Amino acid sequence: MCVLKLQNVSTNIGGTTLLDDISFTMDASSVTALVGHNGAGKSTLIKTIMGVLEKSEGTITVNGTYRQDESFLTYKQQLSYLPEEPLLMTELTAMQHFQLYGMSYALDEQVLQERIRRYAAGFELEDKLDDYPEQLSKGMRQKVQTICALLPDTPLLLIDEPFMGLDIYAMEYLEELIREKVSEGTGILLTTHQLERVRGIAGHYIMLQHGKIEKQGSAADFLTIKRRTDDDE
Ligand SMILES: Nc1ncnc2c1ncn2[C@@H]1O[C@H](COP(=O)(O)OP(=O)(O)OP(=O)(O)O)[C@@H](O)[C@H]1O
Repeated sequence: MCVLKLQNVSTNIGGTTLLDDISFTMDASSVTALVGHNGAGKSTLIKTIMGVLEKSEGTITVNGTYRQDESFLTYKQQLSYLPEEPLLMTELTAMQHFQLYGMSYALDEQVLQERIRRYAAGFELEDKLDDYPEQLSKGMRQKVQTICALLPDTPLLLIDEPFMGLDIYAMEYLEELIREKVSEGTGILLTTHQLERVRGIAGHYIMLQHGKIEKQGSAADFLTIKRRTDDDE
């Protein structure tokens, strides 16, 4: 099952081409890592798929049938997004953020409460649920945003720099949750600079350079080539 398909997608902002003719597909139950130097276009690609940035050309299809151009709301219901920087609302507590996500994705109340309890325990946030973002540390805000993105059961999960700002325990717990999501059928597209950390999770990689796909293929091949190149330097 194809969970994400991009065909000839380009994104221009203010006359500058940020993404140029991007095409690739992703299967359900798989993880693809988007890699590349700072400014290569990784976040721009994630935001274009999310619809935060408007593409100028091409088509994006999620879960086989949902085209971004056709029914944007139904399309959006198919994906969940973890941004690079937390986008929390100052007037809502951590718990209220979780409830908002639960409602937006029409999650069953009992399932929602069980997931909140489990994820909050795993990320050591149990005593922070009634806190507002300004009362939380940066890493705790990142954990709240991470839980929000993991609560819904969407076919596609987009994660921009999943491990940024998390302590080692939280990174390991997130890795476990990513594996769990994949085993349940979710397709995950993530951006990363931490190749070693995604070694055990990502099956495929896409390398971007100046907004274009430079290379793509199996992550095992890519990481072997990368290590060899690093050793030669
Ligand atoms: N809203 C915007 N308006 C204009 N240019 C933008 C905008 N967002 C990103 N860019 C430009 O697009 C290019 C790609 O940026 P992007 O954030 O996608 O890179 P990235 O690969 O995610 O980098 P990093 O590894 O540093 O996070 C950069 O040259 C950046 O300056």
